[in-house]
Amino acid sequence: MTVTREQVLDALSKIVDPGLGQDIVAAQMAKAVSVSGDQVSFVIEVDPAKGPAMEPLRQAAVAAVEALPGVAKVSAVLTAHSTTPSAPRTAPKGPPPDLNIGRKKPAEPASKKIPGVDHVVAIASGKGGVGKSTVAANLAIALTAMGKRVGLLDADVYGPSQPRMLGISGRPSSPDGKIILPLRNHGVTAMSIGFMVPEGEAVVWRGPMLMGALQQMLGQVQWGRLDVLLIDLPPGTGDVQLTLSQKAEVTGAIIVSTPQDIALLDARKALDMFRKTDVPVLGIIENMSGYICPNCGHEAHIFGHGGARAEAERLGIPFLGEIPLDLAIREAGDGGAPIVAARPSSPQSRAFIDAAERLIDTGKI
Ligand SMILES: Nc1ncnc2c1ncn2[C@@H]1O[C@H](COP(=O)(O)OP(=O)(O)OP(=O)(O)O)[C@@H](O)[C@H]1O
Repeated sequence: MTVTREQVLDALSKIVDPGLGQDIVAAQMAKAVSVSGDQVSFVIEVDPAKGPAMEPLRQAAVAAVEALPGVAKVSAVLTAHSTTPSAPRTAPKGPPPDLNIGRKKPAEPASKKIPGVDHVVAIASGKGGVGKSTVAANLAIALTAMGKRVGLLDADVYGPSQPRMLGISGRPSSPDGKIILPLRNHGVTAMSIGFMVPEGEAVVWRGPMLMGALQQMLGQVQWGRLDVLLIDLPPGTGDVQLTLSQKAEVTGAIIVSTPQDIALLDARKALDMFRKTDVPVLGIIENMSGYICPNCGHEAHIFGHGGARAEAERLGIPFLGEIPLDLAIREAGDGGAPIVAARPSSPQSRAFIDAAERLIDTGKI
């Protein structure tokens, strides 16, 4: 016997928030209810001020749904619905986002265009740890410095690193419980799944929840007017990449790879996936391209060199540039002020700025 969404909602309507004296369905706290076979997922939007005190409510909701016939697995998370964003660590640079457009309803399901956003560019990699988030953050800041209005959506649901890289903590607010107001630092308007879950807490996402979270971030975040929205994707070629190409109008993708053959092999898979989903590849960036010794200035090609450029040439895709493996890049990114924000005139920043300029030169954004 298969459980229906209505049965799940019915079970959830028996769970009463003692603070409100209302059940969580009537109070519109139970959201994104999704049934996939014998698996059920949903989120419970709570006042973050109440924080962990709401955990028993979540457990009661899970138990109520688990008790339904035909349900094997239930996943439920608590999300915040209303807080004040924390103050950015540095003053925003670049033109502020125009937040007026969010008065409109979120995009109609038929439209894949994100309201107010001219171009969506996915930053992808075939394998993890190649520096995709570092490239995304620095490219975003470099584009901002060139006068573009830039947003960055951290869709790396398995390991969101943009809150740390952009130096943003705190939670986005949602004045009406529907739209989500993104946060902002270094001139970049940002949203991350990492803002929604406590730092350091592992989140086990099941398929439907993952899709729900991405769709929520695409449809409910009030980006304002943006020239370009960069999307920091999880590594690989999984569900998130597919959902993105199905749910949003994507201008193109940038593939980040290190020079090793193995990374390039995975990068090829990513390229292939974008091709199959009709998302144009705007270019390839080679990260950790060479290591310049801070003491003697000698350049060593620890992971090899030039592989991504050769691959780009072979496939007729723009090569956007090489980013060196450099301690300052790591320290800046991991410290909350990416190198292009922290030391904009350094040679390391130049590499990112050159890549941003080449991206603009493609004429696609
Ligand atoms: N060019 C670079 N020089 C030095 N360190 C770098 C460079 N690029 C990235 N790093 C460091 O490598 C680590 C991984 O980078 P990052 O998080 O950007 O990779 P990722 O591909 O997004 O990883 P994940 O697959 O986990 O999402 C970070 O500590 C980052 O600071």
